Amino acid sequence: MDPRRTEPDRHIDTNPVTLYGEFTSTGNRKVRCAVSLTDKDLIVQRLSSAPVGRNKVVLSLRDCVGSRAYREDDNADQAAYFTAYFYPLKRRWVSSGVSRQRVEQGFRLAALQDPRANLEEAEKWARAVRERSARQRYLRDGVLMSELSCPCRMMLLVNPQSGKGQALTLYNNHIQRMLNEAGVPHTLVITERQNHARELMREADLSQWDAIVIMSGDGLLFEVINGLLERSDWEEAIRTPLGILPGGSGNALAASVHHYSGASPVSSEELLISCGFLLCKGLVSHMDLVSIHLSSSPRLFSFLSLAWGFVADVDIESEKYRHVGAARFTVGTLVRLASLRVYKGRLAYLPATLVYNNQEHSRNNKTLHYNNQGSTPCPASILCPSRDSSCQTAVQNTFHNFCHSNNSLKVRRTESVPSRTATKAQSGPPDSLLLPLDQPVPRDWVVVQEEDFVLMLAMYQSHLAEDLLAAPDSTLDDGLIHLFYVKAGISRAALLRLFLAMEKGAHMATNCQHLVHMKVRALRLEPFSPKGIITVDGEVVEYGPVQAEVHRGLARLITG
Ligand SMILES: Nc1ncnc2c1ncn2[C@@H]1O[C@H](COP(=O)(O)OP(=O)(O)OP(=O)(O)O)[C@@H](O)[C@H]1O
Repeated sequence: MDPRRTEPDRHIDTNPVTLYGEFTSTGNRKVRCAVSLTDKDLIVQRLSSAPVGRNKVVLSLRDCVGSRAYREDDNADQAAYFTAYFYPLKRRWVSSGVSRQRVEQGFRLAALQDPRANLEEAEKWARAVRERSARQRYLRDGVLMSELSCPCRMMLLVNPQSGKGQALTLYNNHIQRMLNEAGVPHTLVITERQNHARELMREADLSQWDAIVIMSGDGLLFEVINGLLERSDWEEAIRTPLGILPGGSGNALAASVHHYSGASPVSSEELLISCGFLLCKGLVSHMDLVSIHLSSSPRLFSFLSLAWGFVADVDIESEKYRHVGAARFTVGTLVRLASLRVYKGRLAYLPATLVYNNQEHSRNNKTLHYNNQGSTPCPASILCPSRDSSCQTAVQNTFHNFCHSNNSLKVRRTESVPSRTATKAQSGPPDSLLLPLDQPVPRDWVVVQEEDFVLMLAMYQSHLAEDLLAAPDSTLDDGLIHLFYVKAGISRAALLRLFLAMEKGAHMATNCQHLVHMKVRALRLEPFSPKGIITVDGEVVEYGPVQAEVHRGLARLITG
């Protein structure tokens, strides 16, 4: 095989062929193929008389998760094999849109009499495909992100009860195979009860792990993050790359990660394949966390949302409709719309006063090399220190129309330990913007004039559920809380329109006068009624005064 030999092909002309060979297809030994490897693609051409266009497959190495070489058990067969695994975006057969679909390309190498020589050749190909596809993932915006190294020691926590109780089946059907194809060894941990993951994270020897991945709904990640931040070495612990695979019924963070990758919306198993693919590629980004202070419970950390009013009520009330699957949110929304009510309270916030330089910040992102050479943590100084009143005015002029959402969640209360002030000694980063809950908010905060609300929703990621794009312009580490509220007086029909528009993230274009959207860095909510529901990341927390402050890029998440 002459590596200098190339085909007369435009594509190959622009990307020089670095390896060329002629092999038979693993699937059909009668089919002979010319296989070319460039820096960007694997090109497979059937050597037959049929028209060229129909016979050629060009597979982008960006879509490749791995490649391996092997021999079959049959000692009489001197051939060796190499197989490459791709998950390209393909048009769906049934509905419109695209989703990632698995493509396996396998070849039989039997040119030489010596089986070892054939295996060496197969290994050369498999290695070349792996190295070139790894190079593709490190190149982001033309900048080399990191070097390949392996293997990664991954803990994969699966909650067998999440969603419809199918997380383990989904792992067996998809994720196990994908991780094997990508050569990512992992240890499966099946969670046994509520708070199991939290306890594990508090006590784990994190030097043993390069990534902690959860396959569940958002509730399990909430436990993992809070467990990590309860450790005395929280600063190091929270830098452990985290990953999410959708196994619940809401899957808000998984949908957000998919959304940030720029791909068109998908749900269910297609979302799982997309997130599995991103996990195999191993790019790590920073993710904002928000510290949440409650009246008498310990401080919590939240990665997704804080909700009160209509949204929180629908979340909780729809639990009893779980048997109808994802449709429970629709049922819950309709039921709550029928008995629409007003929630009284006081809302105040610190507007975001600086547009962060996201480009600069994203350069801090690194690739998960699967060997724990972590990136520098996002410096706390990235948080804007400015409280300039002219900036506040500018931000107040950026009012948008609002949104709402619902989410899948369960009624699970967090452990309760008295803690009234924002300054109490505790693990996790200190809050610099909050005063104790029993003192008035700082003077430079904005206090909302209205005291009658239909809902308040603070979001820090784009999705509130797989099909609810609540904060379309949110990014993983923008250092912002996207605060939405709906003022009392909205009609049922208008509220329903907002919900429907949110499926495509179009709720802010509905020109609803009752909807307000602000970008803030901290907020405080003081409900007036003695009873009610507040949720954090879909978890029910202590009802009463609550305040929150964003910590930009505090955690690290495997993304695309
Ligand atoms: N084996 C288990 N049995 C019961 N509960 C568990 C088990 N393992 C974990 N849990 C609890 O279940 C919760 C899982 O909720 P999670 O949000 O991850 O799934 P879900 O509620 O099914 O998903 P979604 O919120 O998307 O509907 C965790 O907070 C954890 O406390």
